[in-house]
Amino acid sequence: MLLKVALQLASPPLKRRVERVCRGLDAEVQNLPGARVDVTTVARSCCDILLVQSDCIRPLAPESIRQLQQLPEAPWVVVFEENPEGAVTGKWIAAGAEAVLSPRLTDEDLTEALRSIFTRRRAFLAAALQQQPVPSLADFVSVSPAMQSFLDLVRRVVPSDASLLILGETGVGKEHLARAIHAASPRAAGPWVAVNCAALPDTLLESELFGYEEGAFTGAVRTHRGSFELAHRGTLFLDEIGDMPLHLQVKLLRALQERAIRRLGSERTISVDVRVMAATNRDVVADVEAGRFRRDLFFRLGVITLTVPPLRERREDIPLLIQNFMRHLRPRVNRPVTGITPEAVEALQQYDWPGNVRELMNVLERAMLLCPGNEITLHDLPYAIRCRPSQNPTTGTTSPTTTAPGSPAEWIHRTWEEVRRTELDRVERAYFTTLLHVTQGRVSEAARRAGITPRALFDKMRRHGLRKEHFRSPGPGTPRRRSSDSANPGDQAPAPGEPVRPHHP
Ligand SMILES: Nc1ncnc2c1ncn2[C@@H]1O[C@H](COP(=O)(O)OP(=O)(O)OP(=O)(O)O)[C@@H](O)[C@H]1O
Repeated sequence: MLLKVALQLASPPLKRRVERVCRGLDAEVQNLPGARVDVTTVARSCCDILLVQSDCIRPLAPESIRQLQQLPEAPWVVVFEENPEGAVTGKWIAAGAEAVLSPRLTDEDLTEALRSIFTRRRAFLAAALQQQPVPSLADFVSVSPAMQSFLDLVRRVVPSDASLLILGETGVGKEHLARAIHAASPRAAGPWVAVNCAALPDTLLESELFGYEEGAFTGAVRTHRGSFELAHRGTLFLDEIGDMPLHLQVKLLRALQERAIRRLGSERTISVDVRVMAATNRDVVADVEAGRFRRDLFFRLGVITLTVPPLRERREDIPLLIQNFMRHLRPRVNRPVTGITPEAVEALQQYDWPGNVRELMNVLERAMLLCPGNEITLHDLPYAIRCRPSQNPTTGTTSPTTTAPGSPAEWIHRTWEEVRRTELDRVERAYFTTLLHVTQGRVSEAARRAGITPRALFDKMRRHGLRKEHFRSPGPGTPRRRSSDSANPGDQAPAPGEPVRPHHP
């Protein structure tokens, strides 16, 4: 397994030595610019291990290491410390560093130390991969007619090589479905590469998709293969395709038609054999009509369009999904929760699930963790589900509750944990809505002001259903809101706007 190692070493001789040893140990090395650890730069490097000289990380070491550990790759930090005597080493280890090494180690000792760290990291990554169950079509358990006919169509497209456009509300399982189709398809032995078109700034998205040659632009210090190349003989999943800027849509269409790409800064054409699956929760037909999405690309991508039904349109599947999810969640939760009362199932069936399957899984995981016995009861469900206006499933009519969810008057009906979570959510949403509003949707600027990484901000935006384009227009600029956008329908932000994610697995 190729390890990505980032170096932030101030001393040139040490840098050269470490670089040589790392390459000898089959690691890809990236030298990070700047004299100090900058979480954004480390986040962009997507490294597995950061090798850093102590001078580059002081004085905020514990905080910096904690921030790094929150990155999706959760890179390990190895510190080169001039005087690694007991107390100093202890301080770094307590701050979360994986190891502390002396820069004066001989080449032989340095190689042995790094070999041991790299071996452990590889074992860690392999174990993490094994723990992640590969999504399967069997996960889509269903008795509802809507889902049955949908799954019939899905089974027919599995063996084909046709592009797929997967539509549906947030959290219905579009990416899960795409991965399950890839896993069942003749390309299963090939790579699965996922790119989130909304989570990267335009320029980065282009280089992420098509790669670049050394020197193509400032900072392109080495040739980089793009996602199309990485997905050769496999599947490329383009999530949030509706957010792709128009000029990249043109390039994507060309790549799909010619089955070939050109890296940025290169005239050479590289043939790629890739099945493309794209997904979006936007109304892409409306986007085509409005000129925000190219019609030709829509037809090219949507050779087959799959629209995953929202959970509220297949309530009869909920009991089956509950059983399935509880079985999957049990090892993770590590609690002997084996059942759920009929009243709790009924409440879960009546709820509207704006966050769809993702929200159902979160509610179940939380209930499994918090329930005192071995059975989930109505009491273990969030207030919004337990005490929502009771709805007649046949007429859809509701009877109102006496206290508004989220008001102090109804706090007394909820546990401290519930109030804390929903109120924090509310404040977080209002805060980021306001920041995006004042920065007119400029994510890097908003992230800078918030003191977090752009990736962390994208995670928050996704969680709260905020989209950068809703904040782009100046003037009145109140972003539009979609009813399906919030995972917590009772938690509405009192903010100027209340609307509605990259990774390689
Ligand atoms: N049928 C299923 N069985 C098990 N887990 C599922 C299923 N459907 C979705 N999930 C899980 O629910 C979560 C949300 O699914 P996914 O990310 O595929 O949704 P999505 O529609 O792509 O969401 P978004 O539009 O917000 O990107 C993931 O953790 C996924 O693994």
